[in-house]
Amino acid sequence: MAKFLIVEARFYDHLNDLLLQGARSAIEAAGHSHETITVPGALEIPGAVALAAESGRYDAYVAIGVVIRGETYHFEIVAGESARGLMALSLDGLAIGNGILTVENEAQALTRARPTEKDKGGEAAKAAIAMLELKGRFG
Ligand SMILES: Nc1c(NC[C@H](O)[C@H](O)[C@H](O)CO)[nH]c(=O)[nH]c1=O
Ligand SMILES: CC(=O)[C@@H](O)COP(=O)(O)O
Repeated sequence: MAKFLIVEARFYDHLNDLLLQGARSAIEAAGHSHETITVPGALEIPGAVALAAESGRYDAYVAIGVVIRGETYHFEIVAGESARGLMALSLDGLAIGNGILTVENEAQALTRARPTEKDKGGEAAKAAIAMLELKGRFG
C-alpha cells in the first residue's frame, strides 16, 4: 500500500469537495491510503508538495484546485505557474497528478469536478498512481 498526499487549494469549497471525492475514491480503489492538506491557492500547491516531499512521508502526490479566469492577467500567472511548478517537481522524480482545473467559468468547473461527469480529481489521482507504478519499474 502506498501513501498519497492530496494537496488542495481551497478557493471554491463546493468544487473542491467534488474533486476531492473523485481523487479519494480513485486512490482507495487502487488500495492505497491518503492524507489531505489545504493551502490558500493554486500558486501555493507546488511549494507545499516540495515541503512535503522533503519529509519523505509520502509516495505520491495529487494536486487539487480550481482556477477561474477573472478580469486580469492573474489567471495566466496562477494557472501557468502552478502547472509549471508541478511539472518541475515531476521532472525531479516525484509521482504527481495535476488536478488543478483552469477554466473560464463555474459551469466548466462543475462538469470537470463532478465524479459522475469528467471526474478530473479522479483522473489526477489515477495519473499519480500510474507515475508511482512507473517509478517502481525504474526505481
Ligand atoms: N484566483 C485564484 C487563485 N488565486 C490565488 C493564488 O493562487 C495565490 O493563493 C495568491 O496569489 C497568493 O499567493 N487561486 C486559486 O486556486 N484559484 C483562483 O481562481
Ligand atoms: C485566477 C485569478 O487569480 C482570478 O480569480 C483573480 O481575479 P481578477 O483577475 O479579476 O483579479
